[in-house]
Amino acid sequence: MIELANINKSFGQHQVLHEVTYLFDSGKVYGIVGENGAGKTTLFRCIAGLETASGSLKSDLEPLKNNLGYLTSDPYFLSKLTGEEYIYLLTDARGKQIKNLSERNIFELPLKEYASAYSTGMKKKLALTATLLQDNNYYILDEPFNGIDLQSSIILTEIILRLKAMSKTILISSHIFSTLKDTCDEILVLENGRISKSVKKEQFGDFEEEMKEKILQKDIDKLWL
Ligand SMILES: Nc1ncnc2c1ncn2[C@@H]1O[C@H](COP(=O)(O)OP(=O)(O)OP(=O)(O)O)[C@@H](O)[C@H]1O
Repeated sequence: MIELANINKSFGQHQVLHEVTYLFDSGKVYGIVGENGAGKTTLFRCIAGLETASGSLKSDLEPLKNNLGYLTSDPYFLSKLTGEEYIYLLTDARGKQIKNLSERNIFELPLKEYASAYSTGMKKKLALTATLLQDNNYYILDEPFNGIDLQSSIILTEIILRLKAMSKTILISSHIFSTLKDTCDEILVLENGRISKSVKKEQFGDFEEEMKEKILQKDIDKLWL
């Protein structure tokens, strides 16, 4: 469980998050959607403790950051660090001994090579593997499906469903509705830093239709004037 109450975050004069309040239950997957710049990553960074914010943040396992696997939208790796070293660095930090890493390398990454030289999708899969091997209780996955191949996205969908069955709390942001439909119990809409709507699984179909109608009201024809 992660409970947010009245989270406000500003960068200088620009208030990005406004009174964000929500209770994220264990064993549930939450999708966070919103236009570019709505504040999804900022919200994730606040939950992860990477940004200071006002308001309160509670979890059933404290400190939250020690039990959180945060997959950023654009994972960054220090040069001269192999994939394998990166995984050991993260798992050691949690006191986990990883045996038979080569067998647990489900994305078949070249773990002896420098992670900084990996492709975008491979970097994402490496960061994901490390956070899964850490065995966290909370997961924040910022655009996890972006840039990964079809096979990996099928595996990732299954992983998310398995984490949910293990009673983990999972927050995912995505701009691809189908990935959320397959995995989420609930979708929250973030609009200019405010949660404007929460949609339960039973209403996903109506929500998708509503979104399409709203978006297609924008006059695309203007492009060809
Ligand atoms: N470190 C920062 N300094 C100043 N402004 C920032 C900073 N980080 C984010 N912002 C601003 O906060 C707003 C929200 O950004 P954020 O990255 O959280 O949006 P997002 O919903 O994740 O967008 P996207 O879908 O494009 O990834 C934007 O206006 C952005 O410019």
